[in-house]
Amino acid sequence: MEQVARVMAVQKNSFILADGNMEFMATLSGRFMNEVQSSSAIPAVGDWVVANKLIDEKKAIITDLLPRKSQFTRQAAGNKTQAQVVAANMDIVFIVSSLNHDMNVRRIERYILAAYESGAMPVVLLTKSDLVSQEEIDATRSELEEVVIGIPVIAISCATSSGLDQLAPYLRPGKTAVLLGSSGVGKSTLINALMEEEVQITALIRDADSRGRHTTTHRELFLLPNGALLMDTPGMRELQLWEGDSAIDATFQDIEALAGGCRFRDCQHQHEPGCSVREAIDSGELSEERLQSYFKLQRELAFEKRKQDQQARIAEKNKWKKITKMHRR
Ligand SMILES: Nc1nc2c(ncn2[C@@H]2O[C@H](COP(=O)(O)OP(=O)(O)OP(=O)(O)O)[C@@H](O)[C@H]2O)c(=O)[nH]1
Ligand SMILES: [Zn+2]
Repeated sequence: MEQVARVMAVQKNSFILADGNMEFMATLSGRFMNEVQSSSAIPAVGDWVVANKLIDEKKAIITDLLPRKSQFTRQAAGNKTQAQVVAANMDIVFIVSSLNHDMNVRRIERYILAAYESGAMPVVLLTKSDLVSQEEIDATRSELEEVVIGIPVIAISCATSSGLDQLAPYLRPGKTAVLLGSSGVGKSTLINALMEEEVQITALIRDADSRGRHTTTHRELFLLPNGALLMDTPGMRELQLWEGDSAIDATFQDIEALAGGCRFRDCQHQHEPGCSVREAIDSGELSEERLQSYFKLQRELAFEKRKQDQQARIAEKNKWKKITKMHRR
């Protein structure tokens, strides 16, 4: 029986799928065998897939991958230019940072860029508000001001439940949110707090040797009591930039807007006369650090793009080699 199901977790070649309240194990059909294990054509957590469940079989077979509306990719290990998807179909990206440690504004800026790049909406969560004073929260907020243009910033505490109610607009039934943040900022604690109690899913997951044992398997996509989904994938911790000129525009709206006022259209904002960006730096409206991270990201993206272009050229060359060979035969 063919059905559409959501990937809840991935473990090597084994997938945990959910269809409504029913969970089951699945493996990939032969159709995926030509794909490199690390390519974006392989299903990831959050993906919608078509699975074939045979009545007598313990496992389902994944026969197709449905198009993604958003995705987080990282560069696959060993292959510098191939993108591997680590999370798919998220609506919201929670960028999580804890209030009791020095905040890295530049890192949050990068997370925001990655979120826009993925196609999802970023929301910044400042955790452990119970450990700091209101003044400290306000100070952190103003430190962030420059990088969170148009992005909600919510202070929460899982110890006191303070602020958790403000997450409601982003955790709606059927919507998927993903947690992005360094180790120890409180991601697992937040999931536990939102789960309230263990959600009872009719889970019948059996080992390959199946003696009908119920085994608890780790989840990466959690179904909250209200029907929203929350994702916490290990792959999200190794994120790198992939592509995204438009993401840069969205993240650095302030600089892009200033650049519109530069005298020269191709102004590099270095020493050109009539440069609005430099003027904003001089007046203190824009910080030098923010401009430098804008330059840095642009350089990285340019580098990434050159690498991909080169890869594409090689692929094109190989394709023509093959075609010529076929013609000779
Ligand atoms: N006081 C306080 N402590 C918290 C809060 N949230 C989390 N913690 C503590 O912070 C520590 C780290 O929390 P985790 O939830 O494990 O952090 P994580 O982001 O999941 O970390 P990794 O799994 O390593 O990525 C734990 O000791 C938590 O008890 C909070 O709101 N207030
Ligand atoms: Zn300029």
